[in-house]
Amino acid sequence: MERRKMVVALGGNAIQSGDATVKAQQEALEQTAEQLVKIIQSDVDVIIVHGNGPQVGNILLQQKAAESEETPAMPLDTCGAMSQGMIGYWMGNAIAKVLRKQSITKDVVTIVTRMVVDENDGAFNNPTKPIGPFYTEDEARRLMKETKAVFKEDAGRGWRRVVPSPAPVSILEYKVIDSLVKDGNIVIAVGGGGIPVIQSKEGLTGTEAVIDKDFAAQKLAELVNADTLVILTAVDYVYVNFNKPNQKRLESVTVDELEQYIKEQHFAEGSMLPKIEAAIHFVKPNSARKAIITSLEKVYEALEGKAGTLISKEEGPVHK
Ligand SMILES: Nc1ncnc2c1ncn2[C@@H]1O[C@H](COP(=O)(O)OP(=O)(O)O)[C@@H](O)[C@H]1O
Ligand SMILES: NC(=O)OP(=O)(O)O
Repeated sequence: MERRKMVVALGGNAIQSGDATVKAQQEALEQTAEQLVKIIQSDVDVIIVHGNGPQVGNILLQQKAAESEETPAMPLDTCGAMSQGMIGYWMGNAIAKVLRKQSITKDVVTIVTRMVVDENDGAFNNPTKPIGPFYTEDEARRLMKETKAVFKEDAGRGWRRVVPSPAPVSILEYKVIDSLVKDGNIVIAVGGGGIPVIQSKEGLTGTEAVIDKDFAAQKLAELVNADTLVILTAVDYVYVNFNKPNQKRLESVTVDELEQYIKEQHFAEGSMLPKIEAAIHFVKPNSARKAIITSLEKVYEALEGKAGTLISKEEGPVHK
């Protein structure tokens, strides 16, 4: 029988919540690994996709700060590749440590992954993806005057630099990723949404953008024919009327219901909305697929149908 296959997208709080030091990020990832290993033990193949917004923005700033003739600044796509290597290295260490502790004999491997995007994607003329640290409005406006960078307000949390975020088209390494996971390895791939590249007759060219990791995880889940897309973030459930007195959590919800909730503007743009859209795109073409949105702490319960928001094409099971 074909083993179950799951793509897990990890939200920002799995790696960094404020403190950008290597120690703090590695510690956060060790806690993340403790939770992830609970699902790795079960009889499912797991591919892990992570974000990179804070990290890739910081790497870009470091490049500019140290720029000289001898040490030229690297472009954003190359910074994206650096962030994949850095986070994959930390996460691989963290997962391997927990596996060793629990005597689980699996290997964990990180794949530097390129994502093909369309050079005519309208996103190149409308930067929306927040990266790097937060600024006050005054600082952001000053930086916008002094540099060519664009800054926007990020979901009520402060101002951040924004860069183009084109839609994922295809993943160059997906067959390798699939064969590694089929061989029993834990695979970390498509980090930070993948390194954005444009494909032409001449070959591949990196482009200055950061792809949304939830859309990238959805693309990977489709390409490797996964049955489950798990999106982990800071909340246990998706809510309607989020943060209002009449807030209501969604336990099991269909595509039609979610599309209606989108029309009623229940999901914030740039935070929950892309997760909902990724989940819908994944489950809509195939009734056997499901998507789950929940927190890292609840992921094990969610896979047992006891927590989290379960998204299916048609009516799904209710919570046990
Ligand atoms: N309707 C909603 N239901 C639940 N959370 C929501 C909703 N609308 C906005 N959010 C917010 O979206 C956040 C997830 O988005 P974000 O922080 O950008 O994701 P990530 O974990 O990938 O970094 C949640 O932690 C929550 O604060
Ligand atoms: N690439 C990406 O979506 O990163 P974040 O999840 O950190 O924003």
